[in-house]
Amino acid sequence: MDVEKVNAMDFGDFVAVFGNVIERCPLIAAAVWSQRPFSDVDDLDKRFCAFIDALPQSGQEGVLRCHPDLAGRELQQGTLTAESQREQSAAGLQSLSADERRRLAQLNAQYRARFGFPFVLAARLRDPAAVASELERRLHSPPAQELRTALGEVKTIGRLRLADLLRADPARL
Ligand SMILES: NC(=O)N[C@H]1NC(=O)NC1=O
Repeated sequence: MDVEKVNAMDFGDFVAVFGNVIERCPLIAAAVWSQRPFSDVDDLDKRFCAFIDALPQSGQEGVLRCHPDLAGRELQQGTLTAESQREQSAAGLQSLSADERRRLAQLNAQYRARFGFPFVLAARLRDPAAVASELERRLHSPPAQELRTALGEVKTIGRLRLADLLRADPARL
């Protein structure tokens, strides 16, 4: 899909295609549509990021809370969004041993208790060992720094999803 086609989309089509660039936050795509035309994919990506950056902290935490746990109940039950399912599978989170799953569930719960939102990481760039070690490392971050790190991961997930939709090379965005 090229950017001319994106710029020609009506509101409904745009939100149907880009509504899950930010996990379970179609409102962000709805707001980004108003800013068309976009010069290229990079421009489109920047609009999603700018919207997140402009939110008050409660909104940014809300965006994080829209993310399912990594290797959580929704993965077990097959109720993830298609994008999240692909990303968690690519990270090998579907084939964890019972022990590994328990360990991640424990760490996820500790993280949520400390920060008030779920641990978010661009899973498809990692393997299960890296997910667990990042979780352990970030559990000790100061809250303000952790909020920034987590939002950075949301943006990375979004950039990769946009690249999928537009078949662009994410490294060049
Ligand atoms: N919790 C969390 O990071 N979830 C996200 N990560 C990812 O790559 N896809 C998701 O849904």
